[in-house]
Amino acid sequence: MDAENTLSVTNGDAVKKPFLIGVAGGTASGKSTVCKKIMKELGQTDMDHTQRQVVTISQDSFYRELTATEKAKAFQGLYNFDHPDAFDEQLMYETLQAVLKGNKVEIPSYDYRTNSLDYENKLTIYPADVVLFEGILVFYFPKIRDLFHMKLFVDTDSDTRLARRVPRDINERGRDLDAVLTQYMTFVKPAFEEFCSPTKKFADVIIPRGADNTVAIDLIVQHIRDFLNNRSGHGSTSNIQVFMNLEPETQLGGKRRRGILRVNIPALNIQPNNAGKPNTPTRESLTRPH
Ligand SMILES: Nc1ncnc2c1ncn2[C@@H]1O[C@H](COP(=O)(O)OP(=O)(O)O)[C@@H](O)[C@H]1O
Ligand SMILES: Nc1ccn([C@@H]2O[C@H](COP(=O)(O)O)[C@@H](O)[C@H]2O)c(=O)n1
Repeated sequence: MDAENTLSVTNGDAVKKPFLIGVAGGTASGKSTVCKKIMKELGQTDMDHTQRQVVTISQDSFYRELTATEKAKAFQGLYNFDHPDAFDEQLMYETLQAVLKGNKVEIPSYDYRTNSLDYENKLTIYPADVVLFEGILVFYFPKIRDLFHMKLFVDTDSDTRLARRVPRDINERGRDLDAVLTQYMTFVKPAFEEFCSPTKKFADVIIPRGADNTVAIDLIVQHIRDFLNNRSGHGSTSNIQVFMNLEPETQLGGKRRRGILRVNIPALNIQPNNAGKPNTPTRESLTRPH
């Protein structure tokens, strides 16, 4: 395992830095559905939370608390939940930093019916190998954007998003039609154009049609599988051995050597930040056969 992806060693066990994936996109574009599909394809859903290698965190857990006046506005669809100021950027940053250090973190869940954070139903995020962080503005804040190892943007057209948001907000978020449409026209649509849509350019992978795009999801799942396999040592990380005949005696690595020399060349390492770059053989990897 390379040092870049290892944080510390405790009792002989290396604490591994998670691979952090940002999943952005407009409201009701299918961000949560895409994350659920990825988790399912990786066999992570029917599993105890403490055992999961892949976890999802929602940006909703980082909405700021509202004052009584703001809450009254929110109930009429007159509060802007789509503006970057609606989020606690610092808390989001500190939480992701803790996650990247391999710490267990506790975050509140979000209650859309009361427009408030729910500390009674906290979510425990256990250390995992891969962390998906999804939300409308996860690429907006530069400090947070820079933490991601991979950035996905779920790109679903606005008619489809509105058609999905209206029934969802009425059935699952306790809203009435008037409030949903007022909020959409006053805040959601303009804020999408001003703050969310421009962040598409930061994405490494754009997923048109969201969860319907099985080809894109399969490719992402395969990339995560490769990452997990490499990390657990089951991937294609075995060294390539090259034998050199040093005859006559040759100066190598500061020593005079002769005979058959075995050179270990570490295989192509597809860990994040190292993608596509073969490791360079080091002096230590030049070993004499027994
Ligand atoms: N591909 C799809 N086909 C049909 N309905 C979908 C699809 N993707 C998401 N939905 C529905 O649309 C709504 C919003 O999806 P969701 O994944 O919660 O979006 P987001 O997390 O971006 O807000 C949900 O009710 C969900 O079930
Ligand atoms: N109290 C709240 C908080 C947020 N919203 C809306 O939720 C949208 C983000 O969630 P998605 O699952 O749709 O990505 C965002 O557009 C907010 O308008 C809300 O209505 N009430």
